[in-house]
Amino acid sequence: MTATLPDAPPTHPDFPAEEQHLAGTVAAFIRQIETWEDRERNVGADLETSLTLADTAQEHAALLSVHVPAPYFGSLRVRIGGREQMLYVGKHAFRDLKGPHSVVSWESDVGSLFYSEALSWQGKKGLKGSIRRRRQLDVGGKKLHRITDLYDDEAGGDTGGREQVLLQRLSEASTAAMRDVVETLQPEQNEAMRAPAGVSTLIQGAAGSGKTTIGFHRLAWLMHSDRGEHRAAPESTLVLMPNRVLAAYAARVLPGLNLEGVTVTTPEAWATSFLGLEKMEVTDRTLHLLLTDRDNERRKAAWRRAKALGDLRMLRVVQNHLAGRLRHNLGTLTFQTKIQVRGEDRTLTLDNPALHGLLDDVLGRAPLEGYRAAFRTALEEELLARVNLPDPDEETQLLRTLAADLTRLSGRVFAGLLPVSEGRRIASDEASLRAAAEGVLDERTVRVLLGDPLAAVPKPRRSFADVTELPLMLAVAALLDGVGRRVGRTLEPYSHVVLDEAQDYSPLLYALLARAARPGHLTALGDLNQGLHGYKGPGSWADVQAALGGEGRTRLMTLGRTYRSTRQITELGARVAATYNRAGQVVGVDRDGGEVMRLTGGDLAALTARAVHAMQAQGHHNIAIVTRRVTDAERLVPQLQRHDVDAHPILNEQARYTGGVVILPVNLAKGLEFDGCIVAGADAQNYDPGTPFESRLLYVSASRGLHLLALVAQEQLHPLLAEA
Ligand SMILES: Nc1ncnc2c1ncn2[C@@H]1O[C@H](COP(=O)(O)OP(=O)(O)OP(=O)(O)O)[C@@H](O)[C@H]1O
Repeated sequence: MTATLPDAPPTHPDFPAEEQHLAGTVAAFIRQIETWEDRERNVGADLETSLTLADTAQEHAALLSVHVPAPYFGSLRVRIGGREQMLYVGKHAFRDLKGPHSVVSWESDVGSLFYSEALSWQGKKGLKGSIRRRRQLDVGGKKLHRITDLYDDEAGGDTGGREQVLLQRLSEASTAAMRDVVETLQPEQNEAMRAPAGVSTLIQGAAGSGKTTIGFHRLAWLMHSDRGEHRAAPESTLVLMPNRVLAAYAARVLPGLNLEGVTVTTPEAWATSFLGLEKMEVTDRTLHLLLTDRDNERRKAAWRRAKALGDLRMLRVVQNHLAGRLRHNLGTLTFQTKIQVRGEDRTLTLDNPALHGLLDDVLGRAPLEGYRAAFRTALEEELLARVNLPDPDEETQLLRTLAADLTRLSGRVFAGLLPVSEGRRIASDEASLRAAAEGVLDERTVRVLLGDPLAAVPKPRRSFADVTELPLMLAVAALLDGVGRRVGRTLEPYSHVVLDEAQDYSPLLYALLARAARPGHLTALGDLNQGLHGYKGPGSWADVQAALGGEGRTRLMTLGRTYRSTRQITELGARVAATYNRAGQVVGVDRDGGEVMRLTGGDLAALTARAVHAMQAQGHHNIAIVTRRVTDAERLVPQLQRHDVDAHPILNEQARYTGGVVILPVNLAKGLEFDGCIVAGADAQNYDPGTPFESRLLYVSASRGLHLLALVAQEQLHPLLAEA
């Protein structure tokens, strides 16, 4: 069914009344802004207080003024405690002290009622409330454009209006930045976004189900004061996305959601920066092999080794390895020093068994602050206990006296342990690996780790770290000195961490990121079907749950609908995905669009250019040509120019997507979307039908278009893409 929109918007009987309410709200906003801006009123007891008051007022005024053109987008008629009330829902809360023009914010608990399908709720004071009507108000430029009732109990309940509004929004042209969807969040998305704060949440959803979008909205929701102790703050929040192109694209949604200050980066950039390895080149030699080598045995071996390196059990292996090194370093050392306590000379001694006892205790606890700090604390506590001073000041004084000796001891115990060298040693030195893997890894896994399937893949000339070894290096750093957000010289936990494309993070990395955030403050959004980087990802969500402390400490949710594409594109994508994922059900929003274009039998550049021109002729602006490899894209650029198409190449992570016609390889297209998408070289030569990994690539390529999809092949199309 194709939905039609109400044609003459002002025919709604409530239009005049709603127009009047809107005018009243705009006036109330402006009055409030003027009050805040009136410096005369912000007079404090002294100059400094006056200036602070004025600054705060200016800030409030600036925040509110952005919302004057559209103070709200929906309303609710509710009944609570025997009284009917109207609530207007907008992007910014506003309290009208003198009239009926208050606005509740979408992230508040009350705001949730607008999106959910629930018809009643329990109010804070224990009163039961019921929803009488939900209404979408299309407001822009201080004008009311359309009223759509979503639910109205006087008109028989659900009106189908929510779907109409959604379809209209989805049929709009794309932009070069991710959008906020605050006005049209769907019930299942609302539920996922508001999954209880303080419990790590995993959200599985097909391509286009709104995962990235929901991740950012969840952050905005977490910033609201209604979240209490679980409230997060933008500057202490981290969002990790798979590549820089996508990170830059998505980061543009931040201002609209009041999330300026949030760090959006890639896991590699974050890890290297945390480890102080910014100057190192980061490679993904496994991906290089998977994308370029045609030997399936070698591909399998590389895949297995990468997977083993990211296995959760590697955390234990790193623990064992460090324990061995630290115990070895401590060896036969003892601690002895002479001090004066109240004028009396004393000798303080910690013999070797005592030192080993303290170290073993620390190693057994794997404390979040790291072995080094915990060992130091343990030494200090032990020494203080032996001296037994009654006065805390004297204790502080004693510790000051002991500081240099303790630092020397700790320096010897922790000597030579660096994340890069130890991480590498575990991954490639047989004796070290075997010793640390004892009782943790089976022989087969040890052998997989000791293999070198990437021998033929070129290494960069300068120093480098591979994405598959970074989690190990991070594990060494985290266990030795903790992991988190650097604030000056200390580490603090992130108030929340969001992982997009969560299928691409190894269980080991999950375990480390969980240590970097407040307990339960991790949201991961992903699609196991799009696992292009499955070699470094989890085998299943259960693996992730295990890394995050078990099923009871995580919540797994599923988004069942996809929103991005037309029915024609979604159906084709589902056909490709069904070949490697029989269980996955994708339900697309039933939005009708143009037929999928199939262009074959001719020069690839000529056919691709024809597709571009056809899409442009239909009024589309943002068009992507997706190729299988970087080299394919490079080759096509000049050839397309001969056919009057100037495609902007995105060939590496440094490039930015700014709209228009672009050409890019599939691995960089992931997560991006375009009005029209052209899969150039959509054939069995490029996407080997016998390899599930290749089908995943094909799925990603074919699921990037919002409105139009073209499949182009010099000869025959891939068997999965042929006309049904
Ligand atoms: N409730 C909604 N209202 C309007 N548009 C929506 C809604 N939910 C999602 N969309 C749109 O659907 C598209 C897909 O969203 P998004 O990119 O967040 O999906 P995704 O699940 O992360 O996709 P992928 O797995 O391909 O990265 C975007 O254009 C987004 O704006």
